[in-house]
Amino acid sequence: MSSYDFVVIGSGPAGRRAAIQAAKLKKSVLVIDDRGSVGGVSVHTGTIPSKTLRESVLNLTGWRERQFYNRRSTDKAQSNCAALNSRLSKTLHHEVDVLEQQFARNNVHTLQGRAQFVDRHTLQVERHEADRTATELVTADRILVTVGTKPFRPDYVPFNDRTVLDSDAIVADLTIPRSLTVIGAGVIGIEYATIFSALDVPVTLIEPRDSFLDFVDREVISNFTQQLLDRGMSIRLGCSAESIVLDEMDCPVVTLNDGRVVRSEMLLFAAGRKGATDNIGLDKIALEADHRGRLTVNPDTMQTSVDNIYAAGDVIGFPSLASTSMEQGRIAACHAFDAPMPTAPHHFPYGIYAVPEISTIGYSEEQAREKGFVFECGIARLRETSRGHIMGLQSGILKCLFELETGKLLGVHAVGEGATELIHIGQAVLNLGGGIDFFMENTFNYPTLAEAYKIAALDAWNRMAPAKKGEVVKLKKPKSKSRKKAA
Ligand SMILES: Cc1cc2nc3c(=O)[nH]c(=O)nc-3n(C[C@H](O)[C@H](O)[C@H](O)COP(=O)(O)OP(=O)(O)OC[C@H]3O[C@@H](n4cnc5c(N)ncnc54)[C@H](O)[C@@H]3O)c2cc1C
Ligand SMILES: NC(=O)c1ccc[n+]([C@@H]2O[C@H](COP(=O)([O-])OP(=O)(O)OC[C@H]3O[C@@H](n4cnc5c(N)ncnc54)[C@H](O)[C@@H]3O)[C@@H](O)[C@H]2O)c1
Repeated sequence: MSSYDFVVIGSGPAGRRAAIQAAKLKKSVLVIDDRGSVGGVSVHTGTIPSKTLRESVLNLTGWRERQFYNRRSTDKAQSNCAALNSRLSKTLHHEVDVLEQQFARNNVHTLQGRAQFVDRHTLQVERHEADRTATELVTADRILVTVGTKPFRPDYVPFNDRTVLDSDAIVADLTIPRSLTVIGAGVIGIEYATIFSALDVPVTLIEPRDSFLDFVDREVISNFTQQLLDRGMSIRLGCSAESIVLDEMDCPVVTLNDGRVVRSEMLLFAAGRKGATDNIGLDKIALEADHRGRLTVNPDTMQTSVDNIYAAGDVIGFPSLASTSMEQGRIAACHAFDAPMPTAPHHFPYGIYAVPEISTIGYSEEQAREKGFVFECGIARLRETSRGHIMGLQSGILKCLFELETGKLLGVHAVGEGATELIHIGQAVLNLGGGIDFFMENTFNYPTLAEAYKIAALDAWNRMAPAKKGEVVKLKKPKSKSRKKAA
């Protein structure tokens, strides 16, 4: 039986950051993962493959230059399906290599196998070796659960991982269908629907609710939706699938609750994910997951109700991002080994890598109104920036919300080229408590898309009450709090 200070179950973003943080604190660390190689959902089926696919599709189809050269995409991309798969596998191997090296440099041990609790300090790890299954026991002072999620696969969907797939299977061996139905307009559904639509694949998106991506500013979503409709995507909101069957060619046929029938060559079912806690022996440690397999933790420490057991990443639910999972992993490791961390800022960015990109931080117009802020909005259209002309941008907006009284930035919301990078300027200003004066006083590089911040700020300023002009608050430094170990 081997023994460690810290054992991490799962090598996704939360697990790996936690493991390296604990190793930096001179603790002995083991990471257990049941996949063939480290990296988790993020590297193998989630973030990295989907973003690599997006980038490859934009390159292969000349998407960014369409405005100038009017290139059509399907033929070129379809004949290059092998190129797409090869780029996916290259990126994946590179990610795994880097991660393995980081673990090795930091003396983090890894073990391939499926872990389950025996008691609050002991795990049994089941390993498949050639033709036999071996088990071994591992003990630890502290244990972090970062087992992530699995796609939700209800019985009424005839998954065959070829023509009816979930988001894990779609990247396992990518093919480009002649038509695609996507069920679920969450982040995953939206990203894949728009990536395939950028390949000129006819896409039908089906969502039971009347709206989608509700955490994003509605003006941004309406701009985004218009772009999708303009390029021919069918968006069926407020519709659910009454039945899904396979026809004689194994192609999915979806009958909607309003009687309409949607046929396509492939169907992606992307209606959420479920915490991978089913078989990890939670009963042995008196922990219980909720109906979606999620664990509850103290968000300041990542401690579960069993004080030596922590959980982080997607298994604890919202926001279920690689970016936030990494921070949660570090918080858990620091807390476990008495290395206090400053409290994370309240606002974090959300990047949706659709085509076009959407990114958002802070309050949307709807949330700001709900919270009782009195504010003004400024909007910049990317096609009105010089950089936008050079790039041939026809669409995309950046919207900033400023509190009327103080000029403080309340939120930034963007759709269009570069949105997921541009958002970080807004993030810095927002989390440092800054406001409209930053954008008014500072000179930006020209020509850049960042100039959109200046344009949006001027747009808002022009509409703010004259008495307030020039009275924009000088900023107070935010206080940093320390994350103290819970008693
Ligand atoms: C299609 C898709 C696209 C995404 N795109 C983005 C994006 O662009 N940006 C972003 O920030 N986030 C994105 N996400 C979310 C992101 O991938 C997750 O937030 C992140 O992977 C969660 O990390 P994690 O540490 O919780 O573990 P995961 O990455 O979920 O990994 C958990 C690991 O634990 C292993 N495991 C499970 N049970 C056991 C066990 N009992 N024993 C041993 N090992 C076990 C699993 O096999 C897996 O390898 C995307 C997700 C998906 C599905
Ligand atoms: N760029 C990113 O940051 C990124 C990208 C992809 C995924 N993710 C993360 O992965 C997680 C999972 O994403 P997701 O899109 O699968 O889940 P989700 O829960 O965000 O969205 C699921 C969508 O499917 C719909 N739905 C639910 N049940 C349904 C049913 N039975 N039939 C049809 N539709 C149904 C929901 O109304 C919702 O719109 C998210 O929490 C997200 O944070 C992040």
